[in-house]
Amino acid sequence: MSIRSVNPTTGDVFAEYPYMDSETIDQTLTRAWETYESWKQTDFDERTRLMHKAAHILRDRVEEYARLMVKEMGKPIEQARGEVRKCAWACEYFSDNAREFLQNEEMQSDGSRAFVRFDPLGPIFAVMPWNFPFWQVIRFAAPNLMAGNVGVLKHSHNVGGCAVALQELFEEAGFPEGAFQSIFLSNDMTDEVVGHTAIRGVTLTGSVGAGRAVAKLAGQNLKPTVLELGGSDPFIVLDDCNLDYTVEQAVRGRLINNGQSCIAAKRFIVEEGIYNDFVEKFRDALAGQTMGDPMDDATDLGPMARLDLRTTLHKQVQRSVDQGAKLVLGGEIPEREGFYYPATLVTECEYDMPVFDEETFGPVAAVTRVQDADEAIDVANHSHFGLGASVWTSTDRGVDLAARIEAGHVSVNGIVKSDPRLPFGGVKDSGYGRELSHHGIHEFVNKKTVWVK
Ligand SMILES: O=CCCC(=O)O
Repeated sequence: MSIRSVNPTTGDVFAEYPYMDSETIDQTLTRAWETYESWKQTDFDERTRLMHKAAHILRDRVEEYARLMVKEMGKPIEQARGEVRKCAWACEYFSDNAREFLQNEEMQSDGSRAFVRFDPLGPIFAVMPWNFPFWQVIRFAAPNLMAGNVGVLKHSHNVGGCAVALQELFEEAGFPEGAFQSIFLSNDMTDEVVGHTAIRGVTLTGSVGAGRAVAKLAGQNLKPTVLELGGSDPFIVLDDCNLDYTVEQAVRGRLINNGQSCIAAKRFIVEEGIYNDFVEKFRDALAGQTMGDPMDDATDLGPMARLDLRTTLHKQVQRSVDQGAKLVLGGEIPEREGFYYPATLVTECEYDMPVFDEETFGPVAAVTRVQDADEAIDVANHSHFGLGASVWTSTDRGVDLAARIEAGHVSVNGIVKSDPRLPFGGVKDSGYGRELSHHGIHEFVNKKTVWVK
């Protein structure tokens, strides 16, 4: 049994990685624990030095890592390069700031002194997705290694090459063997890993179903979890927005990563007065995007990462049209090799339609018409997800409306994007806990109170 890398541009299988057996997994986790015992005692100078080295390697190998990602999951090459650079930035950010984020916090009490220490917890098990195969891993690994934890990665089945490259990256940077390890295993062996005594925390980025399953296991084993699950981000367009800029950003926000981002804009909620103009311009702008080989710099939209994902997306569109949505652009599987799906626009979308209710993980924009800002907020919040949201209007009005939107992140006149300096995570079925910033580094530490008489 093994996992396979399939090039989504051609459908060709080009690499296989065998599953590890139970004994190998146990040895890997035991090594993680043993490494943790010494790694937790290293000082910040040493951790900083190694994490800077990792950043340096990333910057040096932008092209190599970018091409690997494109080959395994099909994102446009320039976006892949940007992802590698962002990883380097996150490594630098946490190496430069972890010491301050984790310094003791002095507290008032009845003792002569009381303070909180932020001690590491141990090996953290990370279950990560294929859509940002480097970034999703680095944003877990950089803060956790800086905090004194070590990492064990179960990467998604279609990005085995990235999993191997990430382990090698940390080894080459000089981190001790066992500080960051990739494991290959079937989904049912995940139970064994979560329950293993060496594992002290679990972080998962993935689907709601995977999040529930892993959180249940972790709960049974009393291990803390961070869950970053799906999203169906609203993109709220109000009459007073700057229309041309908003349309330009709507295209960017929807098509980023071939539409396969948890924080991509998915539901476009548009006020009556600007609705027709927005839809017309949005359709034209989407139609002008170039679909093609993701290795080509001129490509805006590459293939979807897997055949089954394209099938699911296409069915979501078809079922929504059957329920009364209007197909304005795209919506047909092109006759070419690879898992391509065109930029697709559906309007007149309503509650209960798949493109409104479910996460659409691909280049499909669903538009809903509303009478005013109040209705826009109701429609935006009518979702079991709550990851990101954006609102396009005057600045002050946008900031006021942000308070009423149920999401972990609201952008005013900008698309939702992650940033090492800002907390990232969701509410409702989008999960809990935060990654990035000082909030992220505090998720897997023992906030230990020390009281002195
Ligand atoms: O897919 C979700 C993560 C996207 C990001 O961090 O930019």
